[in-house]
Order: sequence, then structure tokens, then C-alpha cells
Amino acid sequence: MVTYVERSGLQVEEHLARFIEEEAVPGTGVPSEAVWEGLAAIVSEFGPRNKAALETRARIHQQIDSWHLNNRDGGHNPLAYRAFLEEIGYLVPEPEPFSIDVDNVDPEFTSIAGPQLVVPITNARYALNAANARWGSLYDALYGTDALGSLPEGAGYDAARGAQVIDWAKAHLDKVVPLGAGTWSELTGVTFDGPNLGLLLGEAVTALADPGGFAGTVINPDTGALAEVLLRVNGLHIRIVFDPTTEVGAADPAGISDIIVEAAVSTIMDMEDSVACVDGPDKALAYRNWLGLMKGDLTEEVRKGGKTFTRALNPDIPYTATDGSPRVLKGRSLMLVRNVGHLMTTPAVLDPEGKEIGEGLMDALLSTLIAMHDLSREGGPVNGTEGSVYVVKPKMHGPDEVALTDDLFSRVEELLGLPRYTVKIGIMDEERRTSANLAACIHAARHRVCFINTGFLDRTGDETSTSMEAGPMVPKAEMKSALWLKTYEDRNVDIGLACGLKGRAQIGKGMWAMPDLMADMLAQKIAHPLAGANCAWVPSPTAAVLHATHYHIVNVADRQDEIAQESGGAPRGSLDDLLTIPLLERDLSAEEIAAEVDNCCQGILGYVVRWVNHGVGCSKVPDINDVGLMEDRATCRISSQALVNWLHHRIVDEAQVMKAMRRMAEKVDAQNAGDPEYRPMAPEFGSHAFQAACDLVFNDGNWPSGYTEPTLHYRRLQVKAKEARRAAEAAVRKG
Ligand SMILES: CC(=O)SCCNC(=O)CCNC(=O)[C@H](O)C(C)(C)COP(=O)(O)OP(=O)(O)OC[C@H]1O[C@@H](n2cnc3c(N)ncnc32)[C@H](O)[C@@H]1OP(=O)(O)O
Ligand SMILES: O=CC(=O)O
Ligand SMILES: [Mg+2]
Repeated sequence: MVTYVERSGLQVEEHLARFIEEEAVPGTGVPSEAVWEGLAAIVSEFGPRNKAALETRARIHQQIDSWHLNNRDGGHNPLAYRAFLEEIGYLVPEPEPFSIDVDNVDPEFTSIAGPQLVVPITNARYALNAANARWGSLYDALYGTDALGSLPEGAGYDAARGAQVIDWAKAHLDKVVPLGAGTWSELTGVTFDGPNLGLLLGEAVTALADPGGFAGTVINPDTGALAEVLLRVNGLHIRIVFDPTTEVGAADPAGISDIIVEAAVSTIMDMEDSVACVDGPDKALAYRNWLGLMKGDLTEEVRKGGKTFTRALNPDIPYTATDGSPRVLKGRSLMLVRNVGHLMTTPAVLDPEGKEIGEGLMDALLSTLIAMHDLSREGGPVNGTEGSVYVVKPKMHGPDEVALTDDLFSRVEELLGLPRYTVKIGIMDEERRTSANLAACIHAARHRVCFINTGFLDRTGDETSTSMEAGPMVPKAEMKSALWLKTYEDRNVDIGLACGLKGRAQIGKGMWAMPDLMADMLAQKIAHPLAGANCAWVPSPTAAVLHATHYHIVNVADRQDEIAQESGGAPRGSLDDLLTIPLLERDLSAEEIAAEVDNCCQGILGYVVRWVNHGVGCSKVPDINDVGLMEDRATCRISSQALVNWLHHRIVDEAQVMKAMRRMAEKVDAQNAGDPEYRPMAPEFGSHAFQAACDLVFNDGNWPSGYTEPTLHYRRLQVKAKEARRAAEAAVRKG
């Protein structure tokens, strides 16, 4: 039973109300009443506009469905298709050439290219780790993963493996901060005097090939000995740590014990696709962790390797610059908060008619309110130094929806007494109507856009969903080489550059979704900076460390200039290429079909079972080949839409998919057998978790845009209600 309290005509779930009034509001200078009145005003002013945007989505979807049904037999006619899309307002006129006009954006967006980490905000242990992932050990990342081709064996330090790691890391330094003569592995010591760094190679002394790469030193305050030499490559710092008292340092000719790299330059604290927040208490948890991050006092007891310790946010790092002045490096990643999109409503707050309010409306006000603690902080490490709040807005369809977000934040600023455009927004380019009108979308937020990012996972789901009636789609793996996707990635960069994002905002690329395959990531993800992206998403701090090495090699600002020159300001790939539907144009063998069905079913079930039963919004789920894949709502959208599409076009039938679902449920149960909290789906197949997976697949396109949220929320709420009932009955029995 949910308990609500009345606030300014709204019914607010009690945990959320208490959190806002007792924890979030104090210290902001904004009275609680103003927050509730503000929320009520936003709900009444923006609720109808939000609803109208969703109706437009539905209308467009239905028009596109009809068009395909009417035109499917004559073969695809791109000209007629494009004219039709213009006619229904799916494609809007391009704005006149313009440059974004945004002020007070932190250097992490404007000038420092590097990895962007994403983390579920509801997991405080991970969120703290993420904020602290601004810095990470290159030695540890290479040693502890398959980056160099194999995984470590046993628990102790393997000196031979360590030697391989050190060789790789020093060879990397040779590439990105070379010495005037010799190599980093020959280094026996250093001297420093003002801007001059002397690098000793036995009897010989050399300098950095580019002396400007020396940024400063850290001296151990207890011993007065040199603790670190700071280098800077393409704006990113590298800390060479000297500690001959450690096993690694003692064995190193110069006493180097580690190489720490500036890794997660920015981090998205995610309230969207990697979390499972379905009610007031869940939303309060997400907001509470954001509050702790913004106040700087979030902590978490961590039990690990038989020890318990308290994890807190790292302090800044003091050092001495080459001119002798004391300076600090930021100890934490620059944090953004990802709000939910325009689709969902939340039972956490009911409007005066007793209806759920738009969850995105609530996120906008409350996540900005909470960030005011950072804006007003005096002393202590702050998040941004420029007085801005960074919000990522996902899943917007086209420029009108971006304008809605822009206006919403203007109203939020007004209500909270913040200067106009304090809130900067990151636009996820992850719905087809946004990609197809990207310049107009950027234009709609030109005074507050701090990034555009190709969320290719949601975007792939939307590709299938939008063109559901056009025919059967290629298998998931073939989507990656489809014309639309290459065009989408190229055009995003080209349009971003043409709209003046260079030096003012990030152009970002998507997630590496195989968290354990670090060798592959090291080999492949350099493609993102090479493509002109000044950030790209990684799933973990370790991945951030390894991906950082790519930005040492590639100077993104230079790449952006080259790309702009090559493309001559016009996007590579045409709009027609972008709109090319990835239809299946060959016969698939029965084995190919069965493998795709199994693969999709396993991914969906492996993700959904933890979401629905345990409220875990992002999981590493082993695929058919036992490779752990990052699954979140976007990947679940892809897999479920893939099956919906093949069912709809009779590539497979319901019986075949249901059989695969049951078989894969058994497999997922087996994969989770070691988890005492896990509740198996087989042999009954009647649980809400199993039903949720079936709802997503056997719905014949009933969920708007193929989103998974409606069914996941519904099923999770059912499970939570059942658990609450059981707890109440147990309490009664206990007396
Ligand atoms: C399409 C999109 O929207 S993508 C964006 C949404 N996706 C994400 O946010 C991905 C975030 N990543 C994750 O949630 C996790 O990395 C998963 C679920 C993929 C894998 O999690 P696990 O199986 O627990 O990871 P694994 O066991 O390999 O590592 C756990 C350790 O890494 C840390 N870690 C893993 N991922 C992260 C992260 N994203 N941020 C911070 N720390 C992390 C944990 O804190 C833990 O370390 P600790 O014991 O010191 O606390
Ligand atoms: O949000 C990211 C995506 O790929 O979707
Ligand atoms: Mg997404």
C-alpha cells in the first residue's frame, strides 16, 4: 500500500516527500513549499505538452506503418518515402547555418577529450567508484584483464605477467611521450628544475622529446622524496609514480611503481536505462545518491576480499607546477546526471486528478534542485567550476521534443532562482527522428547543449521499431554493418562540427558493451577518437583507463579539423542513406534463425529476470558463447524488437520462440545457480520475470517505439507489491 502526502495539490509518495523536505532542500535556499509549488506548476504547464509530444510520436508511427503497408509490394522508393516523411512532419526543414552559443561549460566538455563512464546511480558503491575513476592505474588495468591476451591466474603477483604489463605501458609512453633519446624502459631516474625534466638513462641524461609534456611533480610530504612526475598528453595527465618500497617499484630501475592515467574525464550518473526505479522509494534512492555526489558526502561500506572499508569521494590532487606554483588536479570525474526521457509517468507523484505525473518533468526539477548543493559549495572539490549543471536527456524524437526539454529547463531555472542556461543538456542522438533532423535538434537547444552522443543501442532498437511494417530486418549482428548505421555515426560528427560544437561541447560515441573483452576494446575503440569523437562511453573504470590510451594517441581536435576539411562542412552520407531501412534481403538458414532467436531470448531473459525480481537495471549477461554482455534497457529493446519483427513477418512462429524462451530460461537459471537470492523461472514459467520477457516479445509492436520500460515497470511493481504483502503477513504472524 503506497502512502501519499498532499503537497500543493499533488499527492507525493511519503518517502520521496520526506527525502526532498528533510535532505534535498536544506542548504539550497529554496523552501520546500516552493519545490512542491514549482513541481505542480511544471506538471500543469508541461504535462499537456509532454502528452502532445507522445501523441505525435504515436501518430507518426501509425502513418509510417500505413505507408509501408500501402507501398511494400512496389519495392522501396526512396524519393517517395522522403517526400512522405516531409509531408507528415517526420522530416523538418534544416535550420540556416548556425553555431551553438553556450557559455560556462567546463573544460572536460570543451577541451579535454577522454573516456565517458556510465554508471547506475542507484548503486552507491559503483557510483562512488565511477566518480573516482578520473584516475586509474594503467598497470592494474593491463594486469587484471585480458588486455594483453590472457587473464591472470591465481591470486598472488605473477612477476612475469607484471613484466609484460610494464613493457606494454612503457612502450605506450614511448609512443605518446617519447624521450629525446632512448626509451622509458631504460630510465633509471629523474631530475627536475623548474620546467626542465631530466631523464636519466644510466650515465646519460635526456629530456622529453616535447618538453611541454612535463606538467609538474608531487613530493611526498613525509619524506620529501619525489612521489610522482606529471606528464600531459593531448590535455590528459599521466602520473608516473615512484615508490621503491613496493614490489614493483623495487624491481624497476627508476623505482616506478605505477603509471596512473587520467581516465574517466566525465561520468554519467544514470537515472535511466541502467536503473530500475519504479516508485517513490526507488526514485528517492536515486536522488539521494545524486545528492551525496553533489554535496560530496556520499559514502558506502564496501566488503571486498574479506575486508570492509568505507568508500568515499576522492579529494583533489595537489601538485607543484613547473613554475613552482602549487596547483591541484581534479580528483573526480565531471559528473552529469541522465534524466529519464519524455515517455514514462511515475506513481511517485500524482497530479490533482490522481494521475501519475511525467517522470521526466520530476527528474528535471529535482535533479537540478539537488545539483544546487554543488553550485553553492564553498570550499572542497566542486563538480563543475563554471557554475553549470549537466543533464543528459535521452530518447527525444526530433526538434520539438528537444525544444520541450529546453523550455522545461528554462522554467526549472526560473522556479529555482538560477540564471538562465545554468542547466546544460546532453542530447542523446538515439532515435531515428532525431538523427534525421539533427541540426534542427541542436538548434533547438543551442544555448544549453553540452553534448551530442550516438546512443547506437537505442538507435538500433528504434530503427526496427520505426520500420516494423517495412519487412523483416537483418539479424542483430548485421545491423552493425548496415548503411544507416555508418551514415548515422558519420553524420552525427559532421553535423556536430558544422553546428560549432568543436571546442564548445562534446561529440560523443557509444558504449563498449562487452565489459570483459578488454583486448578487443583496446584494438577497436580507438576508432571513436579517430572518428572525431571527443568522448566515448565505457562500462567500467577499468575500461576507462584502457580507453584513455586511445586519446593519448589521437589528438581529437586535430582529427575534427581533418574531418571538417574532408567533408567540406557537408555531412558524409546522404539523408537517403540514413533512411535506408536494413531489410533482410537474403534467405536465412534454419540454423541462423534458431541461433538468433536463442541469442535474443537469452539476452532478454538474463536481463529481465534480475530487473523484475531484484531491481537491477544493468547486468552482465553471458551470451550463447558465454561472453558477458552489458545488458540494459536499450539492448533489451534491440533484442525484443528483433523478435517482434521476425514474428510479425513470419520468419519465426510463436511456438518456436516460446520453445526457445523456455529453453533459454533454463539456461539463465543455470547461469544464476550460484546466487542464493535468485528465483528460477523454470519449470513453471509463470513468474512475473518470465512473463515480462514474453510481454516484450509477443506483443506485436504494442509498446510505443519498442520501449521496454512499460512492461518492466509494470512487472516490477507487481513483484514489489507481492513482496510487501508477504512481509505484512509475516509481521502479522509474528504478532
Ligand atoms: C545503452 C546505454 O544506455 S549504456 C549505459 C548504461 N550502461 C551502464 O551504465 C553500464 C554500467 N556498468 C555496469 O553496470 C557494470 O559494469 C556491469 C553491470 C556491466 C558489470 O558489472 P559487474 O559484473 O558487477 O562488474 P565486474 O564484476 O566485472 O566489476 C565490478 C567492479 O567494477 C566496478 N564497476 C563496474 N562497472 C562500473 C561502473 N560503471 N562504474 C563504476 N564502477 C564500476 C565495481 O564498483 C566493482 O568494483 P568494487 O568491487 O571495487 O566496487
Ligand atoms: O544510451 C545509449 C544507447 O546506446 O542507447
Ligand atoms: Mg540509450
